[in-house]
Amino acid sequence: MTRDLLRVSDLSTRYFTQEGQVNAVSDLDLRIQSGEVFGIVGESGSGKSVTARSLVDLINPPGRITGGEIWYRNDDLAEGVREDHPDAVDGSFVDLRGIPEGIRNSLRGTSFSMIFQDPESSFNPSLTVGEQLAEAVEVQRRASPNPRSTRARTKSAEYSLGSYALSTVMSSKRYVSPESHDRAVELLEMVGIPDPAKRAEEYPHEYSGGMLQRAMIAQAIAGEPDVLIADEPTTALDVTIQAQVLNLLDDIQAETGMTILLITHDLGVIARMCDRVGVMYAGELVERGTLEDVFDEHVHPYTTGLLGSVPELDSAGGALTPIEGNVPSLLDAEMKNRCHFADRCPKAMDDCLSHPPEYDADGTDHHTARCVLAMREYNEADALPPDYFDASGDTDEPTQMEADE
Ligand SMILES: Nc1ncnc2c1ncn2[C@@H]1O[C@H](COP(=O)(O)OP(=O)(O)OP(=O)(O)O)[C@@H](O)[C@H]1O
Ligand code: NI
Repeated sequence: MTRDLLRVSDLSTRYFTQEGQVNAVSDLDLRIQSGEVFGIVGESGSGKSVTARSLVDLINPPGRITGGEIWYRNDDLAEGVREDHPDAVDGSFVDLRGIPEGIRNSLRGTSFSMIFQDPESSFNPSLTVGEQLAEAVEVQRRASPNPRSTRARTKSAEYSLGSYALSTVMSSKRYVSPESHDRAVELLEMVGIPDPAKRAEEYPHEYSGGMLQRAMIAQAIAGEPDVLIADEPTTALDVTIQAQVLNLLDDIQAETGMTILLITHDLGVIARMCDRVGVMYAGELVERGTLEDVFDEHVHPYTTGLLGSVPELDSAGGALTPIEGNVPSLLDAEMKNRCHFADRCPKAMDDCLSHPPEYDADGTDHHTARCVLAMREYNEADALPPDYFDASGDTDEPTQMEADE
């Protein structure tokens, strides 16, 4: 029996830049079940990281979440905020966008934790790894099940994870209990750092890249979060270490039952790690479902294109080779109200000139696709002429001729 842990609906995040409004994430619906590994895959610039950061409220100006709901199941939290924020509570679910920022922040480390591609960003260079892990442990220890008292611990929660507090200047010396220190060493051992007691006394720069990646995972799980969000956790690592780190995440997941949202551009990693997957394109999830739905029953020609570009799915290193054409810019002024993939799609039809909703697709009842092919067969008679998007000027990038002038 699995239950939803996160229910995201209509989530939109925009960046308001000098060049104009960037629609980084648009009307995103997502359900993540307790204890599963959910993967998000897509080309660079498709909105994967912005999605992840939106979930944990880490969007900085000029960006802003402009709409949607993020419902998170947590009985204690629901109990604690029900009275003051009745509209943000539905049974055991709490809409994270409907509660005060202070309470939301206090969930970091204990409810949500995030690991990034670049582990340096998660550590303060002037504190030992052990101290920083112990601090992350203490945040969890201090965490009260009653969010009414979270105001007091918000500040320490901000310190807890360097990953969230890059710019925060850490106070010089904080009290760390011997228990937390012991737990820090245990965590280092758990993530496979040899001689953990000694390594705990070392500074981040004394760790190799792969070791620091492990230490960052230790830091992220120190607070025993419900959801671990891993944004390209292995991209920067060489293949052997990549496999080790994925194994580690797998083991931790099996041991703790933690829910993982795994972001990657590597379909091999998805195939190896995930229960369900969402394929992202131009700020939208264009197809989602179980691995079987997406790998064997895929509907969206973009998914087909991604899969076609991977020689062997069972092995790691199935990096995407680009599909012909370019990812759209996501600038609002340049986005047309059509299927955003139509200009690259080998099956674009007249129908694709209006923007598709998420349709239910064949397969499990989790399977959806933002593509008319979920509803109808491809018919060549309805195909758009091959030069349609060039001819109509409906392109997202300058043509070669314009660029030459
Ligand atoms: N700070 C920012 N300011 C302006 N635009 C941004 C900012 N951060 C992200 N974006 C835009 O949001 C869109 C989605 O970016 P995002 O980082 O989520 O892509 P991604 O799928 O994670 O790509 P990658 O695989 O390269 O990490 C891009 O068009 C990007 O330019
Ligand atoms: Ni990214």
